[in-house]
Amino acid sequence: MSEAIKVVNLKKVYPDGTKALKGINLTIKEGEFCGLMGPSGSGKSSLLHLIAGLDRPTEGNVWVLGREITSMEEDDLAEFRKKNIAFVFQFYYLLEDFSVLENLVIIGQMAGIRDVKRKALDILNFLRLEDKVKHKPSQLSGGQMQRVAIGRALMLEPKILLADEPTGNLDLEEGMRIFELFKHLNQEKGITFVVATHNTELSKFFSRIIRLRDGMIL
Ligand SMILES: Nc1ncnc2c1ncn2[C@@H]1O[C@H](COP(=O)(O)OP(=O)(O)OP(=O)(O)O)[C@@H](O)[C@H]1O
Repeated sequence: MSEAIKVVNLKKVYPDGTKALKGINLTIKEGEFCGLMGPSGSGKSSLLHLIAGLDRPTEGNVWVLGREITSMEEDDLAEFRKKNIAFVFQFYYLLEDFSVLENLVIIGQMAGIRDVKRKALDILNFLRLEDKVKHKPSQLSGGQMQRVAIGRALMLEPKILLADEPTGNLDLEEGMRIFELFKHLNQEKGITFVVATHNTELSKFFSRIIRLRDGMIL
């Protein structure tokens, strides 16, 4: 299996002097289902943001699917991210004035993909949201909103899906459903996952757990 993500000597010091990451070395192979665990403030979000190219490191390098992303120009990075990396957050960031279906369609239209409505409906069927396509986000449960957010992420057929506390606002049962969905996507579509969570009850899903403490891997 080839490398999906490689991180070498990654350091992040925020402008206020906080040393969030103190030299991380890490390799994740394609198709892995990795958990990123550690106490609050250990650097999970910082690491995920750097792997996603949403932030720049102070030092060190990140390769995603063989491309070094920390030296990429902003436009190239945005294009690369769009093609390869999806990010799911704790908060769902849905477009409140649009229906569930439109939330997915708009993502596809912005990326210029063809047959966008068909594709959005296929994904919503897959997520078992077929009876919610006309609903607005405010009419959904937390778990359903997170599934819509995941649906938006899937519109661009990512090879890597990074998720930062995706079940942080859900109860355990809903959280389990999200993790079952991730596992299914991992196995059926071969998407590589890195998921930060505090929830030890969900850790059984992971094929590998990366533990962070105080900006370092244990
Ligand atoms: N923008 C920022 N400016 C300054 N310090 C920051 C910033 N973002 C994060 N930090 C600090 O960096 C450290 C790591 O934070 P990070 O959010 O990566 O940890 P985390 O493990 O994801 O925590 P949590 O589980 O609470 O989300 C913490 O000390 C945090 O306060």
